[in-house]
Amino acid sequence: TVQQSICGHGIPKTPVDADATVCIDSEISPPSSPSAWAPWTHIPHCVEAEEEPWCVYTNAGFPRGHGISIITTPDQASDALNILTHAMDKPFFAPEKLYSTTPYEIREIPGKGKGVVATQKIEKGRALLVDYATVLAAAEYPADVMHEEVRELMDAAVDRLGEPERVKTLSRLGRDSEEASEVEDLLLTNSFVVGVGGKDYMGLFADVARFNHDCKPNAFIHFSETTLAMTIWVARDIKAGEEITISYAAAGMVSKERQKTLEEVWGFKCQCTLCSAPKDVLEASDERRQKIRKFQAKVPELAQKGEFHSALEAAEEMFELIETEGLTEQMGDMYEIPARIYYHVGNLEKALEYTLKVKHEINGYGFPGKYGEQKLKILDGVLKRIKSELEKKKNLIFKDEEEKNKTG
Ligand SMILES: C[S@@+](CC[C@H](N)C(=O)[O-])C[C@H]1O[C@@H](n2cnc3c(N)ncnc32)[C@H](O)[C@@H]1O
Repeated sequence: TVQQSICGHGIPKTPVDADATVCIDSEISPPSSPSAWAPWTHIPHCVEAEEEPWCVYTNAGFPRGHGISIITTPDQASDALNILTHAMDKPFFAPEKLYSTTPYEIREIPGKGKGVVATQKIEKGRALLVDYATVLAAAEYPADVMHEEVRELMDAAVDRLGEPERVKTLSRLGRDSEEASEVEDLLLTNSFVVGVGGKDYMGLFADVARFNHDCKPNAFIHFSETTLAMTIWVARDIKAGEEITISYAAAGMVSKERQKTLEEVWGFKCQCTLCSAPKDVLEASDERRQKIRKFQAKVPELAQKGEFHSALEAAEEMFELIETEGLTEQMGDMYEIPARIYYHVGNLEKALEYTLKVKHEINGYGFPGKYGEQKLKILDGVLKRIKSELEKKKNLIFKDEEEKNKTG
């Protein structure tokens, strides 16, 4: 076990070697005292900033020899360190629903570079892959850290990995070299924003990075802060030969917003089926997504005003639209509101149906993490209560009918 304390430029102190860490200036830890560095395998490479330095922390071997580098401040590194230590205790978590052999391959996709294509029928609800972060770079860096210094850290972050080629062979948009270095271009082309310890990071997941974007994707990503892993889940059945896609943009955006995000943040013009569809198809989809957005605000508003029946009508209509747009799996968190209202108005059957959907949504991710586990416990309590109330209700109805039969 590694203590959480940090010294010097973020080198963790360990119980074995508590004082021997601050001033070691060799690039790589001497094999005789690896515990002094654990879990980092290299001395953190830092640039000075006004408040605190900005460093790259690397474990070249975790997991499965790939390596992970984190670019952040020593304070933030200590949060990441906790998570990493925890993740290293459980070196590979595989959700039960994970395919044991890869059911897809990487192929050239016209207009999109490489992409991922199913080699067999893939079922909805299964997990396709679990991919640990390879590089995590804090999204905001201090104002006095120069752009060139950030590039220097990014280069070190990739070079120090156990398998730097895994990253270096990923696609690049080829931004002007004056504006972005090769590694920066790689990170910008392939990273997703993820939250770790309340901060936003650009996360590079080398296997996930091969999946192209689609505005109506057939799979979706879920990042776990407890394992630093990204899982790809299957949102609907996929046929052999079909491309497997995820969404890079938030669910529910209309076409113009999606295209703007994809061009400005990701730097490409979307060529997905929906974006290339005839105008009327795109307009109909936009109209549905606009309505979904309105309902997302309206349902809780109506519930707050005590207009429960209107709130439920709106919620049912919203879920129908979500289903038509193929966004059900991405918007599962919306089930909680109708679950609560149905319970409140005494419709226990519907309350049970929606509470089970909330549970399925959390459980679906296979490994819910600390908050997910707490939430699951609470949900199990709620489900027990609803089921026992339903039982009582059924018994009452049964007794009522018996009475009626007797008197009749
Ligand atoms: C994370 S990578 C995806 C894999 C990449 N196609 C490859 O060859 O490795 C993101 C890049 O893929 C391309 N891409 C992804 N989705 C696309 C789409 N819907 N339309 C056009 N290009 C897309 C863009 O060039 C984008 O910068």
